Amino acid sequence: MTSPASLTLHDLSKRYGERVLWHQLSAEVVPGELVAVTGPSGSGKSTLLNAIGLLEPASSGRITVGEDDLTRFGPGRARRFRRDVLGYLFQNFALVGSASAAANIRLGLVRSPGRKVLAARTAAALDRVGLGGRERTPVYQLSGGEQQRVALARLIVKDPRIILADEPTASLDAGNERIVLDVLRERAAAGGIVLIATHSTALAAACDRTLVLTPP
Ligand SMILES: Nc1ncnc2c1ncn2[C@@H]1O[C@H](COP(=O)(O)OP(=O)(O)OP(=O)(O)O)[C@@H](O)[C@H]1O
Repeated sequence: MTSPASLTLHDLSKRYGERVLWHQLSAEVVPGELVAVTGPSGSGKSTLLNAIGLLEPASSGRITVGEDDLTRFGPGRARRFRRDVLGYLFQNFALVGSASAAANIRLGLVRSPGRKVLAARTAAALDRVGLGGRERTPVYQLSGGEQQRVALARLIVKDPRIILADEPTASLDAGNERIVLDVLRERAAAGGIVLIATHSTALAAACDRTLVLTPP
């Protein structure tokens, strides 16, 4: 992780046709913070994470990380930003089912640190999420909770500066929810910025603060 910089939303708005999701949203998230994004179903939590992740544009306003204005990035820069700076944790895990846990972790990397280092990091990350020794297991043979933890191990190995987690604990039991929260907190403590879209009041309460999306 290098050069920590704040993530700032400047008067950010999103509408689909006549429908306004969020209007002139402004917020700053500093490195080290774990922020919950909450709001009723349909308030645009996923859409906000997608806008920050440059998967779809906001309708107006700006998103900056340090000096960089993400909303002005062309496709190449957006791709590099997603590759080099961002890590995602989705409810549906976004794993390749036929590939092993270790291969899925490798897929998240921009460049390999070398075979031995990568193997050691992968082993340590799987260990951290309670899946020590499961490197070679094909993901389709893992339970939902185990798959989510492989996705978490992938984040640990990638070590992104900004993590966008969309309902990362929605289908998990209390023990696995704890692991996800603990690891995300560790990423923030290491200087990362972590945004978690969630309906879980327990998860939101465990974050440093909450950004509430209220329909206009
Ligand atoms: N491409 C699109 N075109 C039109 N409307 C869309 C599009 N994408 C999302 N929406 C609408 O925007 C609204 C916000 O969706 P979003 O998934 O961001 O909400 P959410 O707060 O994450 O909801 P939930 O808590 O139910 O997951 C929804 O009503 C959805 O139907």
